[in-house]
Amino acid sequence: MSASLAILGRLLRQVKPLSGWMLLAICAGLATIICGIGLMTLSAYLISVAAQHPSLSALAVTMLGVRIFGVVRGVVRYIERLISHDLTFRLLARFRVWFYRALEPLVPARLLSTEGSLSTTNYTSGDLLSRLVADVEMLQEFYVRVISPPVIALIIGAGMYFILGAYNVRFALVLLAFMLLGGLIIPMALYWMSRKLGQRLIMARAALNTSLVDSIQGVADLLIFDRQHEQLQRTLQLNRQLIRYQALQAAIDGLREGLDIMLSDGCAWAMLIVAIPLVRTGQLNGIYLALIILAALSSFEAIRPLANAAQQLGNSLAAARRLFMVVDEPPPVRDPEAPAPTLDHYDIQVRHLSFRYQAQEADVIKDLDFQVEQGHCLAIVGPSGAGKSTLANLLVRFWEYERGSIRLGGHELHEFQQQDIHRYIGVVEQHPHLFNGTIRENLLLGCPDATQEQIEHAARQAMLHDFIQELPDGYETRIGEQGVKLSGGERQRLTIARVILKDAPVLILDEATAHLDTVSEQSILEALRTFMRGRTTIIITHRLVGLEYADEILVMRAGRIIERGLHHELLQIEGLYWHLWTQQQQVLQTERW
Ligand SMILES: Nc1ncnc2c1ncn2[C@@H]1O[C@H](COP(=O)(O)OP(=O)(O)OP(=O)(O)O)[C@@H](O)[C@H]1O
Repeated sequence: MSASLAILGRLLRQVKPLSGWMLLAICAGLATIICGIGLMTLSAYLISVAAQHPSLSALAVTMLGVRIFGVVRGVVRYIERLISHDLTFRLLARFRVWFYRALEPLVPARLLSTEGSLSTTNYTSGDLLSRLVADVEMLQEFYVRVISPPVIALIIGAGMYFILGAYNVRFALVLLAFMLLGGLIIPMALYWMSRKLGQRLIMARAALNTSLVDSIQGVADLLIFDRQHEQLQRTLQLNRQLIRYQALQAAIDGLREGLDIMLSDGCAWAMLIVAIPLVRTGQLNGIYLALIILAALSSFEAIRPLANAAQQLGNSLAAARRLFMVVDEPPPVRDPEAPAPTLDHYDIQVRHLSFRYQAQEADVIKDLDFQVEQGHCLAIVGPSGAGKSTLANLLVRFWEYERGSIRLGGHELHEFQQQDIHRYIGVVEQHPHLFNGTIRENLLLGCPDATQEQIEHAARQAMLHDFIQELPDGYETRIGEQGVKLSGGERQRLTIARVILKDAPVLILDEATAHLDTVSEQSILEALRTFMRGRTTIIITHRLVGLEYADEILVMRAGRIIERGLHHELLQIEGLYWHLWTQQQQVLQTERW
């Protein structure tokens, strides 16, 4: 209960900057209902009085009142809808930006992480999409249906209690009883009924989204392994689950609407039962009979949304809980308060660095010690799982290290804001992401202000320019999601060109040429060597190609450096490097054939 109140408090705080608009929406809502009550009561009065055949002039004021209430009601309803929708869309936009901003510092360590990472929760892309779209959308119900109806109901309820009490206190008590039933007891019961359901609905929708995204992303593999039917069945099962919950929700909705009608009609009956004897005994003028009944009936317009509000409250709280869960994840890397030091040289020093992804797991990096002088090139090689990419992730501050030291230009990495590190270091990742846009847009990621000349220069260095020139749309060619319209090698060259364009003083090339054929690999390495000149470079690779030019080679196995030296030195000692190199030479011989 206290957790729900805390979430409610946080949601209300979000609306604070727009509280002026919120107040306006409440006022317009209030005016709509007052006009509704005015219209009904005056109409009832008019009909009752007209039945006594008075002169037309005696009815003129009432008729004018009916007209005014009728017109104004339409206008204020329109204004109320306009303001509340505008407010909702502003809030939704704020929520999406707020949630996305909260996601950024969690990438990639706490998001899209694998089982067993530091994170207590694992989020898949489908699940995140569901939070970002469906859960945020669910919050619109909170602002439209949960906040203003109770305020309006309270004001109308109190007002009607005093007005009807002025005629006879029994009217006021009957109305109060029905309003408490319709505005408090039934909503509480509905909240209790739909509280768990809301949570289950949201989870079921998220599971379905996750499965759909997984199916779409893996469609090629599913077809190749002929497993599309199983995946379809899994997705259908999740869909059935969602439909079951939706049906339950619909049943509760139906119950709510039925109870709504029963209550307002019941209230009218109860009022009649109280009023008729009063009219008979002359304690109430018969003209007011219909007026009182219709006033009570129309005031239910303020009570009716409360049951829906209570139902939506459960859903909104469940959605908000899921959003806050991600937002409250502690970022894996915290930026320092102090401004980042300015650098005049870019050497890297790693001292006694050890790292593990999860406290109870073994170290994947063990007591690493190395140094790369400014402008030098260090190569890190080793079998799969040796910890090479983990080291690269630590260097770009995607993960935090606690044991040992990493210094850039003489300063500990902890002293830098992450965005400064990302400014200093250009990375060709092992699995880079290409956006569903044009070649130019993807290249501009490296330097948004680059001129056409600079773009072409980078593309030439990455041996991509000629290929782009042959495309009908050249640099404006759309490459599809993840660059599907490009070959693996073209994608890799695009990511290399992107980094060249970024022009950072430090370079990390993680398997930068893995998807290229031997001839292209040699030429790109040649071009990269020119680009690397004067830059501090770390090359991470399985393929022992072009490493004769490295100033030092570290051979890693199981998180440790087991050999280090120059290419020819490592060949002489005939250790793991020599072993990997000889094996690779045999493969290269075959490739050449
Ligand atoms: N996010 C993660 N959470 C938990 N363990 C991880 C994570 N990423 C990598 N590991 C583990 O850390 C170890 C080192 O992985 P890493 O990716 O650094 O190796 P690598 O040398 O780069 O391998 P490859 O050459 O195949 O890319 C592996 O045992 C891997 O399972």
